[in-house]
Amino acid sequence: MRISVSSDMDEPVARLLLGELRARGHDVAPHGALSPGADPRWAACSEAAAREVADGTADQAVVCCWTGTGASIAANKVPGVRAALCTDAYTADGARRWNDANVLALSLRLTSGPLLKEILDAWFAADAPQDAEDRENVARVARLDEARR
Ligand SMILES: O=C(CO)[C@H](O)[C@H](O)COP(=O)(O)O
Repeated sequence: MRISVSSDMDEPVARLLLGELRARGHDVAPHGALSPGADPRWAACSEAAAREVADGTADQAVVCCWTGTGASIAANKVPGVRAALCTDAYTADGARRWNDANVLALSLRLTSGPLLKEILDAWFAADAPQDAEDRENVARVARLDEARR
């Protein structure tokens, strides 16, 4: 899978994220503080990663900032993006299974190395929504995007 990754800070957990994704066989495109010369501001680098998902350049993205909040807000402003701020594996599983999230937002402050691996395990193991009600909710969110375009 091609995965865009952004972070506004060059923190050890962001580097660990790049390595984890590559070790899992993903093609990783770094943005922000993880890419020399790129704009490291959270609003800018989260948008850049999210736009790659929206335009199909990337399958998914992982966006990071200190709290994860700004990164998730910026990513969610890009039509077609469903970003979920996940601080644990259960939330990551639900974000994929129920919300069809296509962008994972992480807090650099809260996410330890072991927790990062748990979150990624859950994120990649879960299927997109199978249940009709979940699909209808996701379709309804897509209609919100259409209304904003
Ligand atoms: O968590 C964040 C945004 O939600 C940022 O990482 C935090 O605000 C720090 O940014 P800066 O170094 O530009 O002050």
